[in-house]
Amino acid sequence: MSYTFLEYPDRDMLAIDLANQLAGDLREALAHEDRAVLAVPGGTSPGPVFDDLCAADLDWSRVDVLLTDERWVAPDHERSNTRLLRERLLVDRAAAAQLLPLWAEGQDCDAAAETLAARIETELPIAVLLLGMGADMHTASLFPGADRLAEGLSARAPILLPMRAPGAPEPRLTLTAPVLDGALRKHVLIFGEEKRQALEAARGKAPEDAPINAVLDGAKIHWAK
Ligand SMILES: O=C(O)[C@H](O)[C@@H](O)[C@H](O)[C@H](O)COP(=O)(O)O
Repeated sequence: MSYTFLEYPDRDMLAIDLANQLAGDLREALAHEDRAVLAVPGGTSPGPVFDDLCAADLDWSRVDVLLTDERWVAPDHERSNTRLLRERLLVDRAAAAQLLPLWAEGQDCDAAAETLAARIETELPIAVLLLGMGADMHTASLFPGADRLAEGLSARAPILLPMRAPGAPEPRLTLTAPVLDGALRKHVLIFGEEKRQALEAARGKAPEDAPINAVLDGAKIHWAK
């Protein structure tokens, strides 16, 4: 397994540069295909990248935006990743993109998984992937100790799985490892010393203990203090 580690002078520079790289990747994908899937994480780290990326000059009407995972809360909840996308990515030029939902009103995440996956399946593979990572080495909602982690890491995993984990305050719906790892262009965004050390500590560990290892091969890791 090999990846590239890119260190930036500060978080603002990282956000600008990474947004440019993602936009470049999308343009490249759209030069070869009619449509391209951009999969992005929620959480706190990607907001500044979205603020820059949303203004990128590319044909957003041919882009499908997909979350890597969603917290099962209503889309107006402050912890909703869908809300983050609507407020910070699907604005400006990127408002022309289409959102592939990871949320279904009135259903629990177990019931919604199959229907939402059927819609996503027709658009795969992911052309451009951005992932986050937690200090516990989780990525998307593939958490160490999660109830269905083994299924989510399996080569035969379905596209989406509900996931409950001690480290996650609410049930989650997550893309599984084969879907994430199968992305054509992969980026991981991490900030701070704690996460850099976690990434180093992940070396050589099994994905059950360090789920990030399931998706790192060929990825570019973007890091700033
Ligand atoms: O919904 C989520 O929480 C995510 O998609 C998750 O995988 C996230 O990327 C990491 O937990 C890092 O989160 P931060 O960027 O907030 O540290």
